[in-house]
Amino acid sequence: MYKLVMLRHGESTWNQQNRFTGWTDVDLTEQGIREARAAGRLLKELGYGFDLTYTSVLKRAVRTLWLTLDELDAMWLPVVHTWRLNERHYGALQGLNKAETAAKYGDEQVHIWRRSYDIPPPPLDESHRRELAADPRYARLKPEELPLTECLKDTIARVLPFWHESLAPAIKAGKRTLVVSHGNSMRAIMKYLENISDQDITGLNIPNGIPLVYELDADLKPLQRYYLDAAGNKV
Ligand SMILES: O=C(O)[C@@H](CO)OP(=O)(O)O
Repeated sequence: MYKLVMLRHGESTWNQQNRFTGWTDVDLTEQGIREARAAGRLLKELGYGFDLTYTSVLKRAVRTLWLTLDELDAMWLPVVHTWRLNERHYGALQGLNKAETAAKYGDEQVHIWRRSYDIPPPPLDESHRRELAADPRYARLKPEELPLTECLKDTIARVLPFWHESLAPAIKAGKRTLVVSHGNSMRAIMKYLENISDQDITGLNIPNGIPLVYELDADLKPLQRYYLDAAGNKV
């Protein structure tokens, strides 16, 4: 039996301000820092150890991983960064307030943009692709890999190569892996692992800073999945 631990980053400044975030590189709030440290302490108390860790190229996830590793007294562990674990790109909604957008376009439209499987938010214009291409962390991506917006289906399509080429082989090689990422890149992996339908995935929300554990069989099929609450219970 293999174990995979995943963690959504702690609260970010734009979570706090209720703004669509996507690929915007905002940092953690004080609460987010506390959440990340608490996750690390909890994993340590429960005896979790890791061989290899993964995160995105966005600082809210990177810092969450650093703080988690600090609490685990394991800052020496290898960290693999990949853009494929980035949050879903939110297109032209990035930066807008979610409540104000709902007041303008209606709750139903905003729910579609936030949670539908295959309807992307309005795209940013082509100049955004040039901005991304000029950013060293994205410089090696092909033009068609640089998104102007994404629906969850698009996010899944760019997360899955990471699963197949990096994470799954590492787990099968016996590495104890920790993945610190974002709500929608985690939903992408969960949808794939559990074969969740396009309809049911719309109702799956992931809390900030709460470790999620998968127990996987030899073929990496989930045997069990649970969150670890603050008291260390499996919930
Ligand atoms: O703003 C975002 O990028 C994400 C995660 O915070 O929001 P949502 O819950 O709408 O997917």
